[in-house]
Amino acid sequence: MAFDAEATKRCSLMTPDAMAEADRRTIAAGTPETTLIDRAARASLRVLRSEFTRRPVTILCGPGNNGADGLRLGEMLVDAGWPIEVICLGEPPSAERHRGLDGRLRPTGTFAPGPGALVVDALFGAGLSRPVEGEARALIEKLEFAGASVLSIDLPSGIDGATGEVLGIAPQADVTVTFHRLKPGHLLGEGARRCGKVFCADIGLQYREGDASALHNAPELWRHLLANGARETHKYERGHTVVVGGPGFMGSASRLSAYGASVSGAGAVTYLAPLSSAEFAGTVFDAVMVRPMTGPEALEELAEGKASSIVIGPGMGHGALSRDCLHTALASGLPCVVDADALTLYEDEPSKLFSALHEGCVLTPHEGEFARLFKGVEGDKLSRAKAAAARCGATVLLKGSTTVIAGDGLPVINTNGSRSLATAGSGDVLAGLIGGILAQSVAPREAAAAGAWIHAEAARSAGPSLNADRLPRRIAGVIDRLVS
Ligand SMILES: NC(=O)C1=CN([C@@H]2O[C@H](COP(=O)(O)OP(=O)(O)OC[C@H]3O[C@@H](n4cnc5c(N)ncnc54)[C@H](O)[C@@H]3O)[C@@H](O)[C@H]2O)[C@@H](O)CC1
Ligand SMILES: Nc1ncnc2c1ncn2[C@@H]1O[C@H](COP(=O)(O)OP(=O)(O)O)[C@@H](O)[C@H]1O
Ligand SMILES: [K+]
Repeated sequence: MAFDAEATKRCSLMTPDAMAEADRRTIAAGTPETTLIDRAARASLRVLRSEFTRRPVTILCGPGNNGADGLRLGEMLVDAGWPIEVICLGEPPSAERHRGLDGRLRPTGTFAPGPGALVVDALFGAGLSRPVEGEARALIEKLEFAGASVLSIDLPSGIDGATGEVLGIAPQADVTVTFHRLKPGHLLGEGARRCGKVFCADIGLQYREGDASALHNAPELWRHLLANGARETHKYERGHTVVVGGPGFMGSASRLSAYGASVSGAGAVTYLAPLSSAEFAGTVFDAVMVRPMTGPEALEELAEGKASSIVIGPGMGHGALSRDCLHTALASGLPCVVDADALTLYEDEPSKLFSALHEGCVLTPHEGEFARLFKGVEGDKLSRAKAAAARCGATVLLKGSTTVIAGDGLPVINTNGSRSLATAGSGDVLAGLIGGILAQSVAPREAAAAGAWIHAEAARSAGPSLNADRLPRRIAGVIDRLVS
């Protein structure tokens, strides 16, 4: 089962190129470019007035349509009686087209923003094509220590809308107003940090199938997939996750995964571990079933029987039994979450792991595991996750403050994470949660997206004291609210 089709349109992220194409299409269909600029400026004005009180405004305008939006906004601010000045890169605008700015144009050398001022950054947006240098760079450098507020139109100038990377230099905006759809660069890397509060305004562009390059994760995409089969009476028809545990003291990570799976909505969770940790697990688990194993046959038996997904890796260790279990898990063909030790077992010969993976697998590396497993895969986070998924033939969920999921279909960017998630064991809980959602017949990319959002949402309102022990209870609350 897939993402909701209408939500997919709403959650689409478009590259600058796709946005320029949508722009051209709309103009070709009869909307003049000046009308689009007018709408973009009006939307910027609305945001500016809602976010800032009246104060002196300096508008920095570039040579393209980002600058044209800035010029038009300037005229609107003059009409509204705001004190403004306009600084243009290169050729000044034609006096005929911008009579409203008479007497407000200043040379670039005069730019000296004060602490109480508002600077509108309309230098470059979607058309940024090379690193920012020279006069433009000097203007942005002056912003760094000025203490002025910054409203960026479309993107902070210098942020690559496709990747979130800084090309040369980019200001730190307080507010960014963009149009039609967000771009990946609003959500990734430095882009996510520099945009400040982001507003997206409708300016009457048509959405077309194929416009999107990625999706911004949100419950409306996958909420309908949760609690599937809730009307079934039998626990195993609601999905049965097997969490493979590690030996002795290493068992705690896999127990956290089992807790994550047990609040996922799956009907049953079995914790399968070597005797040394199964015995202890039996004394702490109630709802989770515990089975000891001496060899991979125990996993094989469950996989051929009632299991509908497997979580393997957290606290598993790198011993011979771990290798055997990993092979058994992957050979079963069941949906599998491959995390932690299962990712690093084959770091010296990753092709061995990749050839055993199948399209029902979800790999959940953090940056360190990713670098070891996908050597030579470089670039922005979105490109890396996509390249890794293509290389290994499975879904890859690359963790971090922004999490990117790439697999079958458009990649998904998850942004509701907070620092309180950066606590030992929270990734183990996530692996279990995704395993539990996979067990409910949700496709891998969809299960990973749902798991990442729910996991982050559970921590969102938490303070720094949140630990992984308390995360499952919060996850349960989030899921119950989503499906009620
Ligand atoms: N749907 C849309 O795409 C719409 C776009 N609009 C605005 O139009 C913008 C895109 O306009 P453009 O395509 O004209 O592009 P931009 O205005 O973002 O920039 C392109 C111009 O900047 C120059 N340039 C690029 N990188 C530079 C650098 N590093 N140093 C110096 N000069 C550089 C280019 O040579 C070109 O002249 C959007 O960001 C948005 O603000 C709105 O007006 C209306 C609708
Ligand atoms: N600064 C952060 N902001 C938001 N989420 C974060 C941040 N740091 C880590 N996370 C999330 O916390 C989890 C940590 O997982 P992981 O690194 O595997 O930790 P562990 O191995 O201790 O469980 C991941 O889901 C990751 O996306
Ligand atoms: K800009």
